[in-house]
Amino acid sequence: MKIENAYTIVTSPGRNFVTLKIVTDEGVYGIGDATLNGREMAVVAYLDEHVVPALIGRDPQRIEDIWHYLYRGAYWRRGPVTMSAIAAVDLALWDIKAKLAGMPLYQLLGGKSRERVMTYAHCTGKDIDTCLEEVEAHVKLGYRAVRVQAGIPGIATIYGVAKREGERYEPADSELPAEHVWSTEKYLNHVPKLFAAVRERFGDDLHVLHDVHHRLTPIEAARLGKAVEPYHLFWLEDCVPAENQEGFRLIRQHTTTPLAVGEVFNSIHDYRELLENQWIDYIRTPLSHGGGITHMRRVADLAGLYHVRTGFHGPTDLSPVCLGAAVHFDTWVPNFGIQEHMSHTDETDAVFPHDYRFEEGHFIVGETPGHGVDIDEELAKQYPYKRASLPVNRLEDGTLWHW
Ligand SMILES: O=C(O)C(=O)C[C@H](O)[C@H](O)CO
Ligand SMILES: [Mg+2]
Repeated sequence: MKIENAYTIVTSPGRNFVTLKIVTDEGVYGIGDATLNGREMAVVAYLDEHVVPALIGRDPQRIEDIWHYLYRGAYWRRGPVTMSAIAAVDLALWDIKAKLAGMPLYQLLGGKSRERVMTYAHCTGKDIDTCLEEVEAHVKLGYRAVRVQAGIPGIATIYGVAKREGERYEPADSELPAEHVWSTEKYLNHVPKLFAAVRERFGDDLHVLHDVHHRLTPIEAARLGKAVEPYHLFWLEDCVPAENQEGFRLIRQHTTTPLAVGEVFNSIHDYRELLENQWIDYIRTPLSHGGGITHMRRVADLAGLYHVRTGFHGPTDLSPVCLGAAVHFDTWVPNFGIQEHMSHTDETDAVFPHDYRFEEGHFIVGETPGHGVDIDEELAKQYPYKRASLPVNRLEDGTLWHW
């Protein structure tokens, strides 16, 4: 069997998605998600110019060999563009292999470790009260876990909060980067009040998560972790930029609040110090940015040695292809923790028909051979690419800060 054709499909049904389709000479095809929010066309160029020509004629069943061919063979290793491109190939090849076997992907990985996959939703609001209303609405939808982000008095726009009531939160919301202003002190003074209010209204059972989006220093993160301990968060996410892994030693020494890291990581090497020192509790890299299933199962296995569980990234900027593959992975992986879920628009769901389904705060994996997600190429053509950028963040004095 040979790879006969491969091509990228860019579509924007509400937001941009990049999909790689790999077609074999026996007519079986697979698809992979190659979306890298705000840098979509860099991955398209990488795939079209450097990867696709080298795939034609190869045996699609040799997933491991193709992975190393693309990783070692490029000479230029790692990085989000390279690892997203490799991931797209890897996801498409696993899709093909599972279709050939006539099995849903989770069966090839080793079968079910659980019946359903717990997921968390995003709850945001301009202030604590509107945020609590959002939490209430999500609890009614059946969610057992929610990520809570509220506006901060004195800060005009804040990460994770929709611009207008009732709207979805979408970070890549302008053609060129919007500029946000940030105050660590205002944030640190306000956030514990939010979680006190959540616990007071919803009690102890609801899982509650929070994303700091890389905005603190280690000592500030330690202060926040301690301050929210009485509200026993499921996790505190990306509390500092994680290039300096040693910074987590300090945070860990000060707080028992569980820590999640890694949505911007793309390699097992990004995690090594964090895992070996047991400084974190959850790994976040999605399959589509971390070299696909072939690489992320190695990361998950390494994490498992240190009691660290998975909590894969799942915002709208990962396509249903990534989410569908993740639901298979989550159904199988022994050290599963939780799966992020931001609902896609109806337009997106129509472009990407899928068989995973949501039930009482969980995803249920489908039984279709492959990863269970397809793309309607004709419909995709109706939504042309629109440049969209993530914002930048500045301190009140104008200093460019972490976003
Ligand atoms: O979902 C999350 O936890 C995020 O932090 C979302 C990111 O801001 C988003 O994916 C950036 O593209
Ligand atoms: Mg995040």
